[in-house]
Amino acid sequence: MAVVGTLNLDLVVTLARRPAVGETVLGRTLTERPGGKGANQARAAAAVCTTALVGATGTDAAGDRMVSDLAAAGVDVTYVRRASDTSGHAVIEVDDSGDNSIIVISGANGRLTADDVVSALDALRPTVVMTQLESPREVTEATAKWCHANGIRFLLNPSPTAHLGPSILSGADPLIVNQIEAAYYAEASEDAEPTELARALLSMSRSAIITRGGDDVVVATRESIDILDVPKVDVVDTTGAGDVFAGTLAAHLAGGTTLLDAARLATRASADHVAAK
Ligand SMILES: OC[C@H]1O[C@H](O)[C@H](O)[C@@H]1O
Repeated sequence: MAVVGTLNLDLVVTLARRPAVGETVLGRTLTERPGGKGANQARAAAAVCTTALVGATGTDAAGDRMVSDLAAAGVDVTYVRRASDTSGHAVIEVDDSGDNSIIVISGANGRLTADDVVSALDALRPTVVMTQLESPREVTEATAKWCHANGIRFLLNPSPTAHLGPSILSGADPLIVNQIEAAYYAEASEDAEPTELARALLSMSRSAIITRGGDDVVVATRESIDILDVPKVDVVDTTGAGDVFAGTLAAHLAGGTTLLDAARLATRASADHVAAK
């Protein structure tokens, strides 16, 4: 399978609570680690099946580090372009409840082009392709279009949220969102019933999954709407939990697992990830 997406070096601050607007607080630790939604998803997928990442990173030390980290995790990095730009970075605050706030500075991720995507996918011929919305819009459009033209399963994790037309959303199988993103795309309240949100998402895509943190996971297809329990774990850091879910899900779908069973396996992997020290 292939993931089209971003690589960021994450600068992670742990702190008791995230500051309010205009407030200064003391942090506890500062750690640097490879991240980016695309890279996180590819790393999770590579634990299950052969996975390539199509992306762009800088020619700086951060880029070197992220590419070698992915290669060590078994991700095919042939189509990670090295652009003469600063690598993407993210500043992440993780509070004592494990919740986070994230700011992304795209840097070299913005150098990925539609042509890069088309030539990589033409060469890779993946059976499943997944992308998110941290890459340039033309990249998302080219990915959706390539999948449609080649009859390849297209998974979309539309995060961070952005207005998308039917040419991108209608092919998503599934659309993978959290509760806040579900409300955005469904144009509904964040407190809306999950099944109501799922029905709204189904009206714009082929299938939809709503991950609801530690509560549950809603899996919606034309045939049924199922609600999966999430294993109870001691949460350390929720950063990248949605990426681990999406990457694991896509990899199992690529292996022929049903959507519901793939979602069960992804739920377990995501729970293990948030509890990891
Ligand atoms: O989903 C978590 C990821 O979002 C941003 O892309 C950060 O880099 C982080 O790794």
